[in-house]
Amino acid sequence: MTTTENTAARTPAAEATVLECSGLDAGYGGAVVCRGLDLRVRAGEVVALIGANGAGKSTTMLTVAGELAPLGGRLSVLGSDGRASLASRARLGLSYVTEERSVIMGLTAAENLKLAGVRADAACAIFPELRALLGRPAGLLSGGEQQMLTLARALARDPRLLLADELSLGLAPQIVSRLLAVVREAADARGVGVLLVEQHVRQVLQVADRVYVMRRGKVIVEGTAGEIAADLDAVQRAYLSAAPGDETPG
Ligand SMILES: Nc1ncnc2c1ncn2[C@@H]1O[C@H](COP(=O)(O)OP(=O)(O)OP(=O)(O)O)[C@@H](O)[C@H]1O
Repeated sequence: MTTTENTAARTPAAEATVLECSGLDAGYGGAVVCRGLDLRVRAGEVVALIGANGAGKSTTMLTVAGELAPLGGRLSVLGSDGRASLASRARLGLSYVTEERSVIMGLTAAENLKLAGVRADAACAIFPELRALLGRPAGLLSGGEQQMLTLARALARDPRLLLADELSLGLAPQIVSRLLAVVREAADARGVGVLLVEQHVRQVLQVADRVYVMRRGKVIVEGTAGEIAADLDAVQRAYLSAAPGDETPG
């Protein structure tokens, strides 16, 4: 684990970089919230972004996704520069999933997949649990089932880069593990590069290769998941359990 920017990744250097930013500033309406971010995700790598509430994780994800324009520095997503829109990044192979249940509740699971141009078989190959639920309105699925549908829909499109922002917010630990295991499998079997924001730190450390810890809009610690896990109590005390109001970016 290191507080500098030179942590060696576990993945071979030869693997393609699907996301890279250096000195990236991000924020809203010209006001910088995240400053000088250096991040990298390679194909087949699962990278976790963790930090206390308000540390800047979602702002970072929105910027990488193309929903917020970068305010400075350099950003490359699947070879496109930081000005490309979410739609054009999606065409290059970006999938972005969030904690919001993005399914249409009045349509069945099958109809939700069809609307997205995803074959039900492809989605069920990722989550076999969905097979029995295809005819059910998405609004009648549990929260965990809705997120399985969301994740299956995203992964069935064969993305090269998956951004997942608190996919498992509010879900039971067993479902969190199931969702994270599928994310890991997508990285291993299909070479998807993954950047994950996750509050379930212990669980995410079991599937991640590397971790960036954010505080007050900056990456202040980075390391392999093993390094962070070995020092987790200290990391949690120092960076993940800030007192309310302590996370105002500075
Ligand atoms: N639309 C916005 N306009 C202005 N400031 C915002 C906006 N959204 C978030 N912020 C501010 O940016 C900072 C970082 O917020 P962000 O949501 O990125 O943090 P986070 O680490 O994702 O937190 P959480 O874990 O609570 O979701 C916070 O101070 C927040 O108040």
